[in-house]
Amino acid sequence: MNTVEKNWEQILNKMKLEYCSSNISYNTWIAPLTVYEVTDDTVYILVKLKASLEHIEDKYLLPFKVCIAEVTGTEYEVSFVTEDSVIIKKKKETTTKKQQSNAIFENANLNPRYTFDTFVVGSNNNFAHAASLAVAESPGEIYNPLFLYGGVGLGKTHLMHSIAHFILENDPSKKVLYVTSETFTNELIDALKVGKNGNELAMTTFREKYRNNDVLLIDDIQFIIGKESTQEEFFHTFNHLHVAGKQIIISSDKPPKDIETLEARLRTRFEWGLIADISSPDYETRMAILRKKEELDGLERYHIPDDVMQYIANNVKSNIRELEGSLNKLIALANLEKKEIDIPLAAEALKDIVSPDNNREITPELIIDVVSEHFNVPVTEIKGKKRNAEIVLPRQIVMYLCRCMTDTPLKAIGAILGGKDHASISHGVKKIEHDITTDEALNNTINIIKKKINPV
Ligand SMILES: Nc1ncnc2c1ncn2[C@@H]1O[C@H](COP(=O)(O)OP(=O)(O)OP(=O)(O)O)[C@@H](O)[C@H]1O
Repeated sequence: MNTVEKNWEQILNKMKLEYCSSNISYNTWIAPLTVYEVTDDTVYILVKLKASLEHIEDKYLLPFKVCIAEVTGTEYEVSFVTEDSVIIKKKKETTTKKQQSNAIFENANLNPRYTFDTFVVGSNNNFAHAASLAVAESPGEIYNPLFLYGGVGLGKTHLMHSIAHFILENDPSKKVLYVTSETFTNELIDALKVGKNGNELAMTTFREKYRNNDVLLIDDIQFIIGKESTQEEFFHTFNHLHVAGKQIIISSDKPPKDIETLEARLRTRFEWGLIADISSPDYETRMAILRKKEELDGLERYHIPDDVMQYIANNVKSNIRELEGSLNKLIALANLEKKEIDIPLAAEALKDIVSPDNNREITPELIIDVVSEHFNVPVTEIKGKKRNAEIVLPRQIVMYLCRCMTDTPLKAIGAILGGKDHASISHGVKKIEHDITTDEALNNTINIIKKKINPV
């Protein structure tokens, strides 16, 4: 309890003796007042009756300042608050706090859905989960680096974001940065380019961004491979952070020993800490993930029958992204076609999604799906007519990749892309063909997308 609250009786008594003309005025205006909050410089006094606020402010503000100063020996500002304003203030405080923490998570590039709470632990990932939690609890202290690896869509990114969320929730002052190795590489390419034009600050800014962190998370490190300058820069970033006891978390589709084009000095460093793998989920885990998604997305209202959930879990085995995609597709079909959710509808939903990953055929549809996910632009937008840059670039990349990775004629590509004519497709293909010769970052991005489409 602070000195104002401790001496409140005495302060009120002083007010009564020195500033109230009668017992009635004291009992009416002063006696019901209580201390709401005391900050370093202000005493907030709670006025129960809203109607009396104006009168109290007019008549007693200065007297309160004087009495509080005389009794406690400290000068405070005085502010009268009502219950309504307290509720509004509290709401504002929680909203601001929420906005601040959202901003912190956004600055670290984190997906708010990817937390430990939403991660289902099963036999396929329990070691990776335990290691991630241990690192989140003591960053930089036990397993450094933490190297997570596993096949496509098995939860590596989800676990990395969970670690970052956990650390920031415990200590929002920690500097945490999540990036993909593609972003790291492209930003390095840009910094080197600007640097060549005489702007030395560009490299300093780049290095500060990556080295000035308590926790650095680099996703999909396999895409950094085979690029000497990037590996060199990443090597120095790694050393800088590691020597300073800062936590590094890396993900990849393979363990370090199997990443052939990784420089030996990086490979040994990646093996310094702990390597944890995530494998394909078993049936129980797949069911638990489907139920978790049902709960998180509020899908209970669709009353999806058990046998439908079991059908999906039985048929989508090796990629959790596809597992989730199947459920999304099922709900979309049920909504759009106003059909009952049953096994035939689930079979229809699965037919577009499930593919034996390794020898899947490269089709324009596959290219569109991968590009859509890479840029986080919906397929409908890629096939649509909008002309904004965030959509035009992925669309032109689709045109280019369909041309060089499939035998589809330009006219057919146009038809698949929502009825575009031959000339627009030809223009899009030529544009990308030209741009990759001058824009190294774009070239890097397209190479990564190609590897995602055809990993072998
Ligand atoms: N154990 C899990 N519990 C709940 N959701 C999961 C789990 N594992 C993966 N997911 C979900 O599956 C989707 C794909 O996961 P994520 O992006 O983390 O995979 P990834 O291994 O990083 O894939 P990629 O190799 O493509 O980078 C995400 O929506 C994620 O939330």
